[in-house]
Amino acid sequence: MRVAVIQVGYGDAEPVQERVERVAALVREQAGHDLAVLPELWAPGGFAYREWDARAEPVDGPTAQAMAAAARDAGVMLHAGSIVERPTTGEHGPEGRGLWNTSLVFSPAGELVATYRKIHRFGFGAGEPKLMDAGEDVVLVDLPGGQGRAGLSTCYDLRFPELYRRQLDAGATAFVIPAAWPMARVRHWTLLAHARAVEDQCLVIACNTAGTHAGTEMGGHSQVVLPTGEALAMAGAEEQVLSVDVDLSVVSDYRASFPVLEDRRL
Ligand SMILES: NC(=O)CCC(=O)C(=O)O
Repeated sequence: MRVAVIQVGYGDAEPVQERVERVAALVREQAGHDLAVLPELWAPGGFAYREWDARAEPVDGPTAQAMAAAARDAGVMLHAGSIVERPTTGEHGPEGRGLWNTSLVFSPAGELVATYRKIHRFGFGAGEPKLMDAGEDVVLVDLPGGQGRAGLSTCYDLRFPELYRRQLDAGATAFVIPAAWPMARVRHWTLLAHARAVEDQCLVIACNTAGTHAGTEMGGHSQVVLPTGEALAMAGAEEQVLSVDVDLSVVSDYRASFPVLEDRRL
């Protein structure tokens, strides 16, 4: 499986519509890959809390349509990162916010094949918990070419290992994790991505954001980590595309040769 991890960098000066067009072009450049991955909330701005309400859209809104077309043109499965989702139905969660941080996954034909609403909201009473409802569902998608199943999660979710155990128990062999993780805690980002790969013996494909927006410097360091704990690829702090070939048999081979998961006591 050939994977492109598109570490998008952006700042406040770039209008959202221009960013969507620029990122769609970046996705089209990934023709020849099987899977391309974008970061969390790259269009509305990961920390641009004040803009989220105005930039919210449904899962078939303008960003989704642009990403569906780009996936189709490139012929890649696309994890399009996340949007601020406002359903057209007027749906609200238990806390009545009516917005979710929702990831979108498109097939190479441009069909929306999965959505995942971020379960753990970042902000400690401000930011996401104040503005968004929490997702409730564990979501997995089939990887291209029958290469296993990927559990979906988003950024702050990475701090909660029990989510990944649930994905593992549902059959995950990989985790795909878009993020808007700041530079101030980038060591946590790299450490926790490695931890999830090793403790769950899964491939981790983690796509962070670069640049500075809403006063927050993003950490970059997107990474693809094997279950052995070896990083196949690691980005720097700037906008960058990682292109990586992975044979997913590494997961079953390593689980067989070092069967630590069989020693779990539930
Ligand atoms: N967007 C996020 O979820 C940020 C998470 C973060 O900054 C952290 O966990 O630290």
